Amino acid sequence: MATVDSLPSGAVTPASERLSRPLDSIDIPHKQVKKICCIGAGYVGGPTCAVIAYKCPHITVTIVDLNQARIDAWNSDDLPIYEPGLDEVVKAVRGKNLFFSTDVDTAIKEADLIFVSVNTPTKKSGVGKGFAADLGYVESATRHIAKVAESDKIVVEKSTVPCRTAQSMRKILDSNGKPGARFDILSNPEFLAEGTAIRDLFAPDRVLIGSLDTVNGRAAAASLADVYGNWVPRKQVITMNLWSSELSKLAANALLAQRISSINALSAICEATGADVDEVSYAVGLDSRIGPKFLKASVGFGGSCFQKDILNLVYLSESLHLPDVAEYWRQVVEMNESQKRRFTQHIISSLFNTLTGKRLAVLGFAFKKDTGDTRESAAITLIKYFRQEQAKIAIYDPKVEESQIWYDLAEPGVVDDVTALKKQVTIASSAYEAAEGADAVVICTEWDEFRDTKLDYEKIYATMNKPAFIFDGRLILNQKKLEKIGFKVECIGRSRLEESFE
Ligand SMILES: NC(=O)c1ccc[n+]([C@@H]2O[C@H](COP(=O)([O-])OP(=O)(O)OC[C@H]3O[C@@H](n4cnc5c(N)ncnc54)[C@H](O)[C@@H]3O)[C@@H](O)[C@H]2O)c1
Ligand SMILES: O=c1ccn([C@@H]2O[C@H](COP(=O)(O)OP(=O)(O)O[C@H]3O[C@H](CO)[C@@H](O)[C@H](O)[C@H]3O)[C@@H](O)[C@H]2O)c(=O)[nH]1
Repeated sequence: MATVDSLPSGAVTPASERLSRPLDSIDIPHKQVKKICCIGAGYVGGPTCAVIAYKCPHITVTIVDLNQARIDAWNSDDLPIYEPGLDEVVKAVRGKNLFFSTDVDTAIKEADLIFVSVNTPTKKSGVGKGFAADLGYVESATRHIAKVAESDKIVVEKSTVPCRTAQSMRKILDSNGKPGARFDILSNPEFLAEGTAIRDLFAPDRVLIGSLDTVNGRAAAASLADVYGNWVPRKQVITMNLWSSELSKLAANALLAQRISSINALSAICEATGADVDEVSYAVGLDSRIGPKFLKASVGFGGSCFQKDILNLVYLSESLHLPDVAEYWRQVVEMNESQKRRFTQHIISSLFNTLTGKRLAVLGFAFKKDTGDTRESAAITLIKYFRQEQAKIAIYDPKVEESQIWYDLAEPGVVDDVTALKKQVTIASSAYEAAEGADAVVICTEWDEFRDTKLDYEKIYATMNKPAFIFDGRLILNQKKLEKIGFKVECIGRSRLEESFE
C-alpha cells in the first residue's frame, strides 16, 4: 500500500537541478573584481552599490550620475532617497571605499566591472508609446562605456530591460569600443522593494546572474558571483542564460502584481456579498501552494516598476505576435485602474453623491509606506478624480516633499496649473491638520503612524464635519473601534451588509 511518503509530490526535481546551467559552472578561472563603477545613482544604483561597498571592504565602489544635484545629495547628510537603514550603510563606508561622483569617464576607466543602473521608463511617444520601455538611457550609458573604456570590462545590466537588450548592448560596445578592450555582458536584475531595500539587499531571496554560456561569459558570471559571495550564500546565487535572466525580472513583477490585482478583484466581490477580503486572503494564503504574501487588498498597486514592467511585457508579447498573452497581462493593469475608480465611486456615493466643496483629508501620498517615492502612487490618481468632482483636498504624508506633491499633481505643460491646483489642494504638516474640518479621511498609504494605535482618532473625530467618514484604502484600521467613536468607516473589500441571514 502506498504511504504518504511514497506518493508523488508536486515538485519532482529540486529547482537547482532543473537549471540548464549547474551552479558549479561558475567554478572556473576568473578575475577578482577590485573596482566597481555604477552608472545611475537612483533608487537602485545608490542602495545596491552602497551595500556592495559595505559588505566588500576590499572593493572600491564609485557611483556616478549625470545629475549633479543628486550626487551632491548623496555626498551630504541629507541623502536623496529615504530608505530605512540606508543612512547608516552609506555613512559607514562613504569616503572609505564608497564614492559618489559626476566624473563618469574616470569611474568607467578605472573599473573592472560596471553596473548600468539607469532609468528605463515607459516610452511617452513614438513606436510602442505607453507600453515599450524607453531604452535611451541604457543606450547612452552603454555608448559612454564604449567611448572611454581602455581595458576589459564586465558590463552588468542592473536596470530592468526587455528580453534581449544585452544583445543590443553588445553590438554597441563591439562596434564602438577601443581596440584591446573586451566587454562581457551580464544580466543581474534587481529585486529589492522600496521601503525594505536594505533588508532585501542584505538577505536577498536569490541573486540572478545571466551570461552567455561561453568560457568568457561564465568567467564573468563567476567574477560577479564572487562579489555577492561576500555575504550571500552560494546556493542563492543562481546563474542562467542571459535571456532567461532578463525575462525572469519582468516575470517576477508581473506575477507579483497579478496577485494584487487578483485579490483586488476579489475585494469587489467581497463588498457585494458580505465576505471580508482580509479573511479570504488569510484563508487562501494558508494553502502552502498559494502562500500568504502579496495578498493584501488595497486601493491599487503603485511604484515605478509594476505597471511599467507589465506594459513592457504586453509590448513584448504583441511584438512576438502573441495577442492573447498580451491581453492577459494587460488585464492586470486594467484591474488596478478599475480598483482606483471603484474606490472613488464608493467615496462619492457614500458622501451623498457629491464631493463638491467637501474637504477630503488624504493621508499618505507615497506609493507605499517607508518610502518618499511617489511614482505611480494611487494617491495621485485618486486626487485627480477628487479634483474633477470639485472637492477640496488636504494632503499629509510623513516623508514626501511638498515640492514633489505639487510636481506630481500639476498637469504637465499646463501653464499656471499649480495656481489653479492651490485653490483646491493644501498640504498639511500633520494628519490632525489635514483632517480639521474634513468630511472624510481617505487612507491612501499604509504608514504605521496612521494606525488607530498611533493616531488619536477621537481628537480627529472632534474636529471633523459630521457625519465623519473614514475610507480605509489599505485595511490598516480597526473598523469597530472607530465606529464606536462615531465614524462611518468604509473599507476596501468589506461590505456594510449584516453578518446575519435575512
Ligand atoms: N526603484 C526600484 O525599486 C527598482 C527595483 C528594481 C529594479 N529597478 C529598475 O532599476 C532601474 C533604475 O531604477 P531607479 O528607480 O534607480 O531609477 P532612478 O530614476 O531613480 O535612477 C536612475 C538614475 O540614472 C541616471 N542616469 C540616466 N542616464 C545616465 C547616464 N547616461 N549616465 C549617468 N547617469 C545616468 C539618472 O540621472 C538617475 O539619477 C530601472 O530600470 C528600474 O526599472 C528599480
Ligand atoms: O499585498 C500587497 C503588496 C503590495 N501592494 C502594493 O503594491 C505596490 C508595490 O509594492 P512592493 O512590491 O512592495 O514595492 P516595489 O518597490 O514597487 O517593489 C516591486 O518592484 C520592484 C521594482 O522592479 C521589484 O524589485 C520588487 O521585487 C517588487 O516587489 C505598492 O503600492 C504596495 O502598496 C499591495 O497593494 N498589496
